[in-house]
Amino acid sequence: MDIEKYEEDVPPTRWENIVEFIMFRFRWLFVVPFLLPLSFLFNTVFDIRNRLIHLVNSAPNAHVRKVNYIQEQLKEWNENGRKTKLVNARPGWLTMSFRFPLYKENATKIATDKLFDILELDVERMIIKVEPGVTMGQISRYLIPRGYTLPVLPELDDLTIGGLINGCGVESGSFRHGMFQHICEQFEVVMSSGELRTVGPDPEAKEGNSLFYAIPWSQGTICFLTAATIKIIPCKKYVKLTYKKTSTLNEMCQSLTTDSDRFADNVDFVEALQFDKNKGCIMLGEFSDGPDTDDEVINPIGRWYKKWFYTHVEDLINKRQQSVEYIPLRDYYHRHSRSIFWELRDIVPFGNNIIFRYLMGWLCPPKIAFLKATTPNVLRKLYDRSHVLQDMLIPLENLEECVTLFDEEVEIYPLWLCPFYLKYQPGLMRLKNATSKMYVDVGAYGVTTKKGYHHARTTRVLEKYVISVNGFQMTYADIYMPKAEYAEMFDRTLYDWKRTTEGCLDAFPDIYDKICRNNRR
Ligand SMILES: Cc1cc2nc3c(=O)[nH]c(=O)nc-3n(C[C@H](O)[C@H](O)[C@H](O)COP(=O)(O)OP(=O)(O)OC[C@H]3O[C@@H](n4cnc5c(N)ncnc54)[C@H](O)[C@@H]3O)c2cc1C
Ligand SMILES: NC(=O)C1=CN([C@@H]2O[C@H](COP(=O)(O)OP(=O)(O)OC[C@H]3O[C@@H](n4cnc5c(N)ncnc54)[C@H](OP(=O)(O)O)[C@@H]3O)[C@@H](O)[C@H]2O)C=CC1
Ligand SMILES: CC(C)=CCC[C@@H](C)[C@H]1CC[C@@]2(C)C3=C(CC[C@]12C)[C@@]1(C)CC[C@H](O)C(C)(C)[C@@H]1CC3
Repeated sequence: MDIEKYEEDVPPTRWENIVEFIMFRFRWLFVVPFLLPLSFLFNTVFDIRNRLIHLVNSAPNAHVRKVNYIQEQLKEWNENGRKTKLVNARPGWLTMSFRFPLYKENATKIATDKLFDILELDVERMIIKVEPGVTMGQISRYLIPRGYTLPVLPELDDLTIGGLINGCGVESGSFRHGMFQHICEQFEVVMSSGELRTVGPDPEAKEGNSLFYAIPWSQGTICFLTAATIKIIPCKKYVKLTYKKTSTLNEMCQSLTTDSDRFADNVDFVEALQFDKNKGCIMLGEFSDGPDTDDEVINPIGRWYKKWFYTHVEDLINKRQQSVEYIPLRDYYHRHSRSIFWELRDIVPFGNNIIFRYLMGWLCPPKIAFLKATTPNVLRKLYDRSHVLQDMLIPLENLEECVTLFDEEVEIYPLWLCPFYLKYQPGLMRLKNATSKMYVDVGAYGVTTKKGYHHARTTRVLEKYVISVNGFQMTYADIYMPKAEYAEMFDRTLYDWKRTTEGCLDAFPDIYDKICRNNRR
């Protein structure tokens, strides 16, 4: 990436500043009357459609047809001399990232986007088999009423299985179960030759296991995922959530380290929010059947009239050092969906107002894809200049210096802190010192007013720091590091070997060409 180019960014004219300001402040005039009802309608129709499909059990047969179609597409591409690169057909505006992919423009688009159904639930083997387009919202709505859940269920409703496997996923169950890739048992994939394969970590599986380890984080540059078999665990109706205030950064880091004990009996979820340089809150959750006494509170935080979750947490710690609440499980999982973490405060500034919540809250949140598709270019420029979206995955022992660096460079709060257990495994995320250990995702989302902030230069400072502590940067975010540095952060050994031996080099773009800032608009 040519950083020099960004150093010369022309500052906006006064007129541009005024237009940007108006667009930013008054975006709600379009979002509230148009996007909210449209999102609600879309979600309702899609939910009814899913229930019908499940009722008639047509998904497994349709799956075979849809996979055959993908194989035919690939056969035709092979017969035509493998002239173009292959990508997934899912359009850019639907994906959970700020950018639109430019690499899809002249590529052959393979129809994995038609695969969005749940195929099988097997409670004896404790697995669920799903197509890659199935979303987290769909899975939680299906599994929880049946008494099961995914050990790691990332919170935004529209995240897909395909994206979480070929990209990555973490969530508050990750301190015990690892990342999303670590709860997967098997992948059904189609290679560029059109061959259908099932791969898993099991040495007795029909095919070799190395492909299984090469797929996570590969961004769809080795093969097309057509189904995934994922572990499930039994769940209970509520999460007993303990909110613990921390008053210094050091206290946060010490307590989070102690609390992220993956062998603890009574903790199933760990997450923290840092509200400023000093004040933070650690939330420890435990599956529960509900309150034991009448004094204990049930708080259905997912209801339309409830306060946005992160504001509720801040209010609680301003009042008390420690509190406990019982939260319905599905409300807990999607606790950050209604406010899109803290992004909705910029889009609908009065969205958390009590009158708005009671009157219109049931239409919220707007669908991220619809917001993305309708973001005007003027606003994109403003976001480019001052909006930060980064998730840095670093060893938990480095948390204090990392938060200090984020404070010096971007100063965005709340910061999302989510510990996760990183297993030593082959693949792109292979640990350099061969020892599994506790990592933490430090997520910064929002507009910064920090003096000296520059999207490229500041991100480079953060990236260099993350590499220096053997960390990883989430690839949905803007990545400015050069290819060589990418190879330092991620272990490409298995990835390159698989791409060479599986005939991927002429078929798919290189992973770096999919994630680097130049190839995303
Ligand atoms: C799972 C896997 C399978 C591979 N299979 C082959 C192969 O069949 N032929 C080939 O030429 N190269 C294969 N490679 C690539 C090659 O082993 C690596 O690119 C290179 O040797 C990495 O060396 P290392 O010392 O860094 O890895 P190591 O630290 O030696 O290995 C990393 C991890 O991969 C496992 N592993 C390494 N090699 C294999 C293997 N052959 N089969 C199963 N597990 C293995 C190890 O047990 C360890 O868990 C495989 C790599 C992996 C990770
Ligand atoms: N809590 C969390 O962990 C969160 C994670 N995220 C990030 O968001 C992303 C997921 O968003 P989502 O919109 O679901 O996914 P995307 O459509 O953005 O897909 C992400 C990558 O996976 C590839 N991919 C998707 N499906 C398949 C498939 N069936 N076969 C092969 N490759 C595939 C895509 O390839 P192609 O480029 O060809 O389309 C793309 O490179 C992840 O990268 C994740 O890290 C975001 C928010 C929260
Ligand atoms: C690992 C974790 C928890 C990651 C959370 C990432 C979210 C906060 C990101 C993913 C998609 C994301 C980049 C997005 C946006 C905000 C931050 C999001 C939701 C928004 C809604 C900001 C406003 C923009 O105009 C636009 C609509 C384009 C984007 C869309 C994607």
